[in-house]
Amino acid sequence: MALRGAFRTRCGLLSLLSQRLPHGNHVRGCVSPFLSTHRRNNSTAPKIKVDFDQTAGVSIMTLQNPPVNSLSLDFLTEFCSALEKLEMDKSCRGVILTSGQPKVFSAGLDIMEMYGKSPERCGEFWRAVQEMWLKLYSSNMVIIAAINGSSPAGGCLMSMTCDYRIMADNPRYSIGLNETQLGIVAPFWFKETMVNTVGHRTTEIALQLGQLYSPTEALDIGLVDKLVPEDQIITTATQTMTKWLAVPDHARQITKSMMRKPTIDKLMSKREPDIQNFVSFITKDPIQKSLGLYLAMLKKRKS
Ligand SMILES: CC/C=C\C/C=C\C/C=C\CCC/C=C/C(=O)SCCNC(=O)CCNC(=O)[C@H](O)C(C)(C)COP(=O)(O)OP(=O)(O)OC[C@H]1O[C@@H](n2cnc3c(N)ncnc32)[C@H](O)[C@@H]1OP(=O)(O)O
Repeated sequence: MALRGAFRTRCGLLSLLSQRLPHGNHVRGCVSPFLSTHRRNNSTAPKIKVDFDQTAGVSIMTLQNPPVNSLSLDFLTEFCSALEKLEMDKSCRGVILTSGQPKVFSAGLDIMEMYGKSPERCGEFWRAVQEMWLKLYSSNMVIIAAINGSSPAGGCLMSMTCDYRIMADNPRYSIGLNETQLGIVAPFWFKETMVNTVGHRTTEIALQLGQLYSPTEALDIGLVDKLVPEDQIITTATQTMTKWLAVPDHARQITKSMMRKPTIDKLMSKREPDIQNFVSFITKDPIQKSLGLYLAMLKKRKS
């Protein structure tokens, strides 16, 4: 992917931005002409498909928000509601998360939700992002990510909330928290989720560079746990799930909670300030311009 190359160059978008962006205050709506025609998925079709195997006690949640499973407010709302239903159904003990879109697990947060939107709408969106993270990270169920495509930023965050990550072994795919490459900053709970996954030093490097890793690199640093050929990803996830479900639920759940509770409690106690911080950051002029340029780059590389 051409974009991956761009992400990895030192003289990339960010240095370009730092040269060009004026300092400014809040923005209300700076939608550039090219974005007004930007194709959006406004379909009312379900964005999540849930296939529940009652005998195994396992659901497969397939993300189907074309074209790239971006995490829009609508998507997040539907996702949280579907996950909550499974959480409350005691017969469901495990969930496999995968994508129904070719080549992409999830493109991360929907950039259009952060671009040219009112502070109120940005706040609503961020609350939904927090909710998704809280529900996934604190789930009592075993959650396995079957990462069958690229998974940047919010897509990587979603994957990291899972208990185990299996990725398709395709060098064209990438995964990582690339926020700084967009001129934005991964908040503390994104950072802590990554620290809890790959350790402090690796996170420090990864976050500052906005590094996207190939599947092999991701396996090397422990960002994913296993690589398999793409056509074996669901069978491998199912076999892995059987192993995890062989452990008594209560013991595994208490252990999971012990590992994750400090990070969860930290966000729970700071939810409102975290929303205010996000809104004030994302609506600033230079940040909006940065997002606009990034969107233009995404669009341009297609032509
Ligand atoms: C003091 C401050 C302290 C703390 C900070 C405070 C607060 C925090 C502030 C901010 C935090 C924000 C955290 C953000 C997290 C995110 O997740 S941001 C999203 C990052 N995502 C990306 O960078 C991915 C971009 N996309 C891609 O790289 C590629 O699209 C892909 C590899 C996923 C897939 O490639 P292709 O299959 O080739 O598909 P296309 O590139 O052609 O895309 C198709 C279509 O979709 C549009 N699109 C792609 N990604 C997104 C997206 N994330 N959101 C919205 N739209 C997206 C793309 O533009 C194409 O559109 P069209 O041209 O077809 O209209």
